[in-house]
Amino acid sequence: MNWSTKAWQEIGPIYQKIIEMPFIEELMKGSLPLEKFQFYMVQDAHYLDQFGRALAIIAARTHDLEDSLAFIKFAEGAVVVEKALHESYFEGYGLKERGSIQPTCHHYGHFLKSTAALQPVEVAIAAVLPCFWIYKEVGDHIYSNQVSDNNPYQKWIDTYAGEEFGLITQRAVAISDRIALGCTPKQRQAMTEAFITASRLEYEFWHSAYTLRRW
Ligand SMILES: Cc1ncc(CN)c(N)n1
Repeated sequence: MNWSTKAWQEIGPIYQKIIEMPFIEELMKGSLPLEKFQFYMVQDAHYLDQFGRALAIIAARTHDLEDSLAFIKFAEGAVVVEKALHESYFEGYGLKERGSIQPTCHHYGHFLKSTAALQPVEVAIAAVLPCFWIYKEVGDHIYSNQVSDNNPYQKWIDTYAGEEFGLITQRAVAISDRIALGCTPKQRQAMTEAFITASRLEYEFWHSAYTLRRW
């Protein structure tokens, strides 16, 4: 079994908790209170800054030039494509102020940046993988279980359930598996632990938006 299949099995219970959480269920129905989505969007703009930087650090640290190029493109995608989604929502809601970073986003962003800078590069790659993969799976889950034709969060759903994000995710999974093949069992275990931690933080990120968790 390849590393990613096993890692995904490990986070099965976390993923199940994510798709059952009120934030995701209400996003799917379109009934998520605007205040919670706005909180999420503001925090996610901060998150994407940090995620993009973590990806750029990984790009500089990978051993293979093709992998480096892939991570440069992932970083660009996080900063340019996903931020465009935010900006369209910011405009739509008339939000001018970006708002300050709150504890869960602060913790997650710093976990990604410190892992990218200080841990072995394979661990850093595993740490950023849930940011692609969980979003892809959640996007697909929502897309195929949608009930409303008039969902105010449709653009968000279409971004993460879309083909382009699917291809990016496949690429990130394939790089992780190839790198894991060249690792020792101990190194693979460290990758899995980073993957699990980031998956837990994905849950916490949505939970903090639902509960509007501030300092
Ligand atoms: C918190 C979080 N995690 C992942 C993604 C998708 N790159 C995101 N936009 N926000």
